[in-house]
Amino acid sequence: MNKIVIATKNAGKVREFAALFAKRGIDVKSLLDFPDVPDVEETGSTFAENARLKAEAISHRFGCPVIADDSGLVVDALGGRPGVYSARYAGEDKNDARNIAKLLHELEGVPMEQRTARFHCALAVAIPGRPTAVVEAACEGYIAEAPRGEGGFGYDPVFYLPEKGKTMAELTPEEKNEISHRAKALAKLDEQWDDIMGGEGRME
Ligand SMILES: O=P(O)(O)OP(=O)(O)OP(=O)(O)OC[C@H]1O[C@@H](n2cnc3c(O)ncnc32)[C@H](O)[C@@H]1O
Ligand SMILES: [Mg+2]
Repeated sequence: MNKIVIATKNAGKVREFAALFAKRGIDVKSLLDFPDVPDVEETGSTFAENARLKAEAISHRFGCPVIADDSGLVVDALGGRPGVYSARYAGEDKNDARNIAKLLHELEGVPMEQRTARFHCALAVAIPGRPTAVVEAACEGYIAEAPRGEGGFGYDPVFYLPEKGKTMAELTPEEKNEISHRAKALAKLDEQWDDIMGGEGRME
């Protein structure tokens, strides 16, 4: 089976990529399989820059094609925050529950129609000796007033999808993978896959 390395230690992302790539007949390895690899510093000011930094650093280290995901939550009433700082919004330990608590606190008193937000995902594909490709996609919704649901990860319990009448965390994994920012970005990669890989996508 073909394999691809995803430059992430986020178990939620790994789970979603494993399911999304399984459909494509590709087996996923992540940095959870290589715990000694240190985190790549996310010094960029955009999702695209950070995805590129992570993909190129890990591709350089491993000498093989690597995909990286930089994603986050963009909240209009907060001027776009937490944005690229989503993982560490409430502190360096990247705690989902504390990130959600801080978000709800900052949005206290903001009426529902002004709680518009989107999940954003940038995916970078770095291949030794080739230019890095970056694609981006978003998923629109609202920040709920209280968390609901057990699925997904990160901010999913407070990300409300009006067309579903549910938060992202109330969807099944299959439903999330039909509409998420990550799934949409991966669909864009699919369209460019042959060009990006240039015949080097087949890894053993
Ligand atoms: O950098 P890597 O190792 O990939 O892992 P990370 O958790 O630090 O990932 P990011 O830097 O891309 O930060 C993304 C944060 O945005 C949030 N996020 C991204 N995608 C999400 C999703 O599908 N559902 C809920 N929250 C999400 C979540 O809190 C993540 O911690
Ligand atoms: Mg990160």
